[in-house]
Amino acid sequence: MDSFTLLTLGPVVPVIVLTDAGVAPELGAALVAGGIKVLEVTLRTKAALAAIRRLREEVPDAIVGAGTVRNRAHLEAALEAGAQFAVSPGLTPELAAAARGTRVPFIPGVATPSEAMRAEDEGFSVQKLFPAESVGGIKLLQAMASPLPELRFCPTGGIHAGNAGAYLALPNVLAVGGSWLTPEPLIAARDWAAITRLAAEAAALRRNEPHA
Ligand SMILES: O=C(O)C(=O)C[C@H](O)[C@H](O)COP(=O)(O)O
Repeated sequence: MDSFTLLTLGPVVPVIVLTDAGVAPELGAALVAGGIKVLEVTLRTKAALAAIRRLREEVPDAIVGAGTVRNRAHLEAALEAGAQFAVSPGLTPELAAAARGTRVPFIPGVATPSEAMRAEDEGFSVQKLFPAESVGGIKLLQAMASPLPELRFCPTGGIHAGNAGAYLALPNVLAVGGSWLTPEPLIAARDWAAITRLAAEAAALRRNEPHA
């Protein structure tokens, strides 16, 4: 699968922060039950790699990736844990080289036209706009569409149920990412029904076709 196909399975990619890998299977199952199956587990916590492993083993309908991949070692550890895709908040030459050597989709983060052009030069035309709301959000994506027509984006950072639909209506947006489907208080309370409801609302959002 390539990054384009992966993101068209969205339309929302939950950014999941877990401190306890033990809840990963139930959390993943709750998201999948709501219709959200492309799941990004950030490598920001010690539990992240174990969470990726548990999701791969116990939630077969999910497509599980690693977020916050900042260097070659992160990427290798994520793949070793079974990650099926990787996302980064940015891009370095080292990370680009490492990602090109793997068979899983890799989505680099960009925040400006120059970064987007550099990432495209490195071979990545599907990119994460991060942090989307802070760097210009919808207006930036609209402004980049004409000069950078071949690029497609997964905006992340500051996106929520209230603005996700407006992002998804943009022709150069394939999916959006965000943490709003998996709030820490709901995970702590193990309120899987509430997370399934948030996922179902997100899954009901539709992208503006076509994107090709
Ligand atoms: O961890 C990463 O790789 C990141 O790039 C950061 C996340 O994408 C954002 O923290 C999600 O943003 P919010 O939805 O505003 O919480």
